[in-house]
Amino acid sequence: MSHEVHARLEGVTRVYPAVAGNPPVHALGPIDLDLRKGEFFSIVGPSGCGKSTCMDVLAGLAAPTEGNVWFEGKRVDGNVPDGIGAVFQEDASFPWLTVEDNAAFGLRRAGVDAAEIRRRVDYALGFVGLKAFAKAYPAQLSGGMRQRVCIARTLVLQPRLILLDEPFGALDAQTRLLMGDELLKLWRETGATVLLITHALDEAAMLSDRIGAMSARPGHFLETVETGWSRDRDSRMLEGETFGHITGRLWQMLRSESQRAMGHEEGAA
Ligand SMILES: Nc1ncnc2c1ncn2[C@@H]1O[C@H](COP(=O)(O)OP(=O)(O)OP(=O)(O)O)[C@@H](O)[C@H]1O
Repeated sequence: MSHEVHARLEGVTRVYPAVAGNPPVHALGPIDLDLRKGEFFSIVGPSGCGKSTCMDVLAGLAAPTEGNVWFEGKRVDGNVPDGIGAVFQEDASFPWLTVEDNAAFGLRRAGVDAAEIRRRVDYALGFVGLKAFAKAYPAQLSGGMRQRVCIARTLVLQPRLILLDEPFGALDAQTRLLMGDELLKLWRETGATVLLITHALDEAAMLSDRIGAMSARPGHFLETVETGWSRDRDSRMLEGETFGHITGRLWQMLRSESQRAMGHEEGAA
C-alpha cells in the first residue's frame, strides 16, 4: 500500500468554551494522525473521549482550538473541503423528500445533469439495499433504513475521503455485518480513504487496515494497531484466529480507559 498522506491532524486539540456557568470542556487531544491515501482507518475509544469531535475537525465542521488539519495538501480551516463526505451518528434524512430525492439532494444542488444523477443514485441505493424503497418517504422506513438513506446521500458525491461516525449504530447485528461487507466492496472499488468511528471493536477489527485506540477524554491515541488484512477481506474472517487477537489487544488497551470514562477508576490517573 502507498503511504502517501491523504489527510493529517497535527497537534490538534479542541476545547469547547464555557457555557452558562459550566466550565470549558477539553474534548480532544493533542493528537497527531496521518491518514494514508486509500487506507481504511478506524478510531475506537470510550464514550465521550472525543471521537466525533475529531471527525468534525477533520471534516471542517469545527475549527481546532490548537493545531493544524490538512487534506490533500491543503489546510482545512473551518470549511468543508471538496472531496470529503461525512455520515453522522444521527439520522439526518429529509422527511419531506422520497428516498431517491434524498439521495439525489447534493447532486441537484451541485447542478449535475439528470442522467448522471440517475446513474449515481441507482448505484448508491443498490449499495445500501434500498432500491425497492426509492419512492418511499423516511417516515415509512425503520431507523436503520433511514441511516442507510444518509449513507447513500453521501456516496453519490463520490468522496475521496469518507468519514463515518457510527454509521451502523442503528442497525441490527446481522445487517451490520452485511453493510460492513458492502462497505469493504465500495472501498475496494472506489479507492477512497475511509475513516470509521465505531465503539464496536469487532467491527473495527474486521474492516480496518489500522485501528487507532483512543484514551478517555481528552482523547489521544494510545496505540495504532495494524491488522495486516489483505484488501479482499470480508466478514468470513470473523471465524479466524487473527481476528480474536486483534479484538483482544484492543480491549486490553481500552478496558481501563472505558472504566475511567464511566467514572469507575481502577488505579488509573
Ligand atoms: N458542543 C459541545 N459543547 C460542549 N461540550 C461538548 C460539545 N460537544 C461535545 N462535547 C463534549 O466533548 C466531549 C467529547 O465528545 P464527543 O462527542 O466528541 O465524544 P465521542 O467519543 O464521540 O462520544 P460517544 O462515543 O459517546 O459518541 C464530551 O465530554 C462531550 O460532552
